[in-house]
Amino acid sequence: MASSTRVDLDGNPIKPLTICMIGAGGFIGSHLCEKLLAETPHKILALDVYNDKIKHLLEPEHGSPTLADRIQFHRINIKHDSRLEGLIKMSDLTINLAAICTPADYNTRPLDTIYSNFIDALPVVKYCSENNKRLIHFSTCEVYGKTIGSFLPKDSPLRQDPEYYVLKEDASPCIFGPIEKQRWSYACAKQLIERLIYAEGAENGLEFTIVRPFNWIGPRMDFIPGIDGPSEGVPRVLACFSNNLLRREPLKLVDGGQSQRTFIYIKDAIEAVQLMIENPARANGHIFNVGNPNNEVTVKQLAEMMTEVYSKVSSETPLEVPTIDVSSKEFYGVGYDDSDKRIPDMTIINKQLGWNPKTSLWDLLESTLTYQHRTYSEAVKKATSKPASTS
Ligand SMILES: NC(=O)c1ccc[n+]([C@@H]2O[C@H](COP(=O)([O-])OP(=O)(O)OC[C@H]3O[C@@H](n4cnc5c(N)ncnc54)[C@H](O)[C@@H]3O)[C@@H](O)[C@H]2O)c1
Ligand SMILES: O=C(O)[C@H]1O[C@H](OP(=O)(O)OP(=O)(O)OC[C@H]2O[C@@H](n3ccc(=O)[nH]c3=O)[C@H](O)[C@@H]2O)[C@H](O)[C@@H](O)[C@@H]1O
Repeated sequence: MASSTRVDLDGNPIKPLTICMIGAGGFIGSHLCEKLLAETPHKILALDVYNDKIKHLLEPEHGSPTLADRIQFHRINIKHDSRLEGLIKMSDLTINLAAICTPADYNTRPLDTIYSNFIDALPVVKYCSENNKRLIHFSTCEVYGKTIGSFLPKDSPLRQDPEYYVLKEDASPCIFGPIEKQRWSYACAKQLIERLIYAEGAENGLEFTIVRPFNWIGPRMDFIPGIDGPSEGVPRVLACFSNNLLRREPLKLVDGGQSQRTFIYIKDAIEAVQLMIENPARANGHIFNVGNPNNEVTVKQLAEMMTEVYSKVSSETPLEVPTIDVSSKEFYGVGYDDSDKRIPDMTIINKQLGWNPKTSLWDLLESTLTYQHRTYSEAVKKATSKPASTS
């Protein structure tokens, strides 16, 4: 619980902060708000266009009135709202989470993707810099793009050498595909905003921290199509596979599911963010990978593990044919491309913040799929048992 004797990693008392959290109503924002309200005395100005995922924190009758006192929701679209600068000025720290960040949008809505991840973030950086306010900006592991190893011959032994695939904040290059592969519109916009923030730090003294999340997953991630999101929408892989499992459909493996990812439990990752918030002297000026290098799987292996875990938590027998292959063109459309492999180097975050992830992939899937089953299975059953609409 919040207490006045809380100290940072260097033993100094932590002052209560006012935090302007942009995109607080999303997946990461909702977990960050929960954690900060429960374990710190900080106040949150929560900015978003939606608040469904933080409703339970905003309504005192569902939680403690003292928690709700420390969070204030502002329904603001940062694209065009003159209140933004005032809210940043009122705060000690701004955390920017707002973004379009679902791969299905990158090649189909590249303009919206670039505007959201670069243009709309510009005023936030500018207001922080001009008003001498600290900024924690959410970038992405996608700024690394593809690994160097992916360009080597398939049978090259160098592909096994970590030098060719481990992703390091201060050493790895950013390798994107050609412009016609619009998948990279997101990564490229995020890279440019990182460079701009870094330059504001170098030239104008902006105090910043950049976070590069590596596939954070857990409850409240994205939406289940047709239940709490559009029927035709394509969320990120956790929600796609959860949706398939809930509907007893085979899980779709894009181009055979050979890409590799490291997944980290949202609750582990949020601990790293809390350390950044409360240890500015150790976090300012740094770019941090936040991921779990021990949880690497191919997407195919993820599908198999999710099928097994879901069967355990729902007591339903898996389908005889649990997965099917689909082409990326069929699934995402023209212009899709993919990161081959994503292993975060942990040296910098370890040295600066002493942080390490804890939760295994099996355990995080067990708690997440228990949540998905509890939250959605009845609604999915109802939706699928309705006769098809005749209108
Ligand atoms: N979840 C991950 O593993 C992951 C990985 C890499 C990067 N990130 C980055 O972290 C950030 C948060 O990701 P998330 O997974 O919570 O996504 P999310 O989509 O759940 O949350 C983003 C939130 O920002 C809000 N938002 C978007 N545009 C806005 C605008 N113009 N004005 C106000 N609010 C706006 C959305 O309504 C949403 O609630 C993003 O910047 C994303 O690129 C996340
Ligand atoms: O989470 C991250 O760290 C970053 O990566 C994600 O990108 P990606 O991992 O490619 O997105 P997912 O939708 O989670 O897909 C992971 C893999 O699963 C595959 N996939 C996805 C959905 C599906 O139904 N089937 C399937 O095989 C994709 O092709 C991809 O290879 C998103 O770009 C961002 O949320 C974020 O910046």
